[in-house]
Amino acid sequence: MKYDTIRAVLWEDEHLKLLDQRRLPAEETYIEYDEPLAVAGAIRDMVVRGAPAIGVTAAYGVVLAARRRYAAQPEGWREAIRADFETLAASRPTAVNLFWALERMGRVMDTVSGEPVAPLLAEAQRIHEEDVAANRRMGELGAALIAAEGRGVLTHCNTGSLATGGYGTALGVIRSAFEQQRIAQVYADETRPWLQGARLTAWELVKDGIPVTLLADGAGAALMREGRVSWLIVGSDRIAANGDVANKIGTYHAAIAARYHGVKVMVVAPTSTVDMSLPGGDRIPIESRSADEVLGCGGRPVAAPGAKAWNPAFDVTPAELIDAIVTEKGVVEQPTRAKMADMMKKPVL
Ligand SMILES: CSC[C@@H](O)[C@@H](O)C(=O)COP(=O)(O)O
Repeated sequence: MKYDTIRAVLWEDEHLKLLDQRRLPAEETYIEYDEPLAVAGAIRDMVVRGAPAIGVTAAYGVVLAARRRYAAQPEGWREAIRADFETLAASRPTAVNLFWALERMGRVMDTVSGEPVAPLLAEAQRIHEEDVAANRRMGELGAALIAAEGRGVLTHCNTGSLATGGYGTALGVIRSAFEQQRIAQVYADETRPWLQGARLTAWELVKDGIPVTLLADGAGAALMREGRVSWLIVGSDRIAANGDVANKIGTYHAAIAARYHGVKVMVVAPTSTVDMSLPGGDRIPIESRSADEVLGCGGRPVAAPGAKAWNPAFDVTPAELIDAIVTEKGVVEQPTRAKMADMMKKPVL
């Protein structure tokens, strides 16, 4: 299918395979996993990253856990597997898709009697397929919001096939809108410190033949001032009940610049990213990562020895700065608590 050639997470030959995103774009290497501790390590160390991809990976991690635990203890596997759920849940704190996927797998586990691997694998594959379908739907809904004037859009981090089951959230909208000739040019923030934009988004777009121009994260406001972009389009790791959005560090900063310059802000995320249990964004746990990521670049130290660094991986953009949240259930314009609750009650379109 057009623009859908990359798969970061694969279940093949009874194994989980993850495309090692730390090595892209220089190397395309898949690592094979057969036990949950290593899967949790892969999420923590960002072999795989991006909220929906983390959820899909954790679901396959549960399949691997069940296979090992059931083979070792056909009677006591349910007790034993709890430790694996805890290890997977402790891998990264912000993307709620991880906890959502573990809960879904837990519900299937509660209903199985006998051999658990087949039903758990079926559920993990459903989670994976549903994510791709949600992305396709969001692609259509989000693209329809973009006027057919062929201007540029700005995106932050990587929200494409690499960050999801396939196709992408914000990058899915960009793919669909490009196909409909609504977008002529994609500007991508390089996304320090991990360079998801420079390494991953640019790699995906170049592969698809979609024109991409990288900019330093601090250049976004100047780009907007020149009138080069009509929308800032981003994904999310967790959306609170009032529409506040946690996403890659730098999103908040870009959204403030967008409001000042009359550039609209679109957040694209499946409902598996919405956490209705949190009233507002101030309750979203924000992952703090190693100072070394900021003190260096590409694994090489660059900062003055002795300097410290602050490295929150995500920030929260308040709902009032967001023009539209696009999910597979529909579009919420100028999000409020009531509009979010209504959208969540809808069936998938
Ligand atoms: C579809 S991806 C949405 C978000 O997960 C993405 O924008 C992001 O912030 C990813 O952060 P990462 O630290 O690379 O996992």
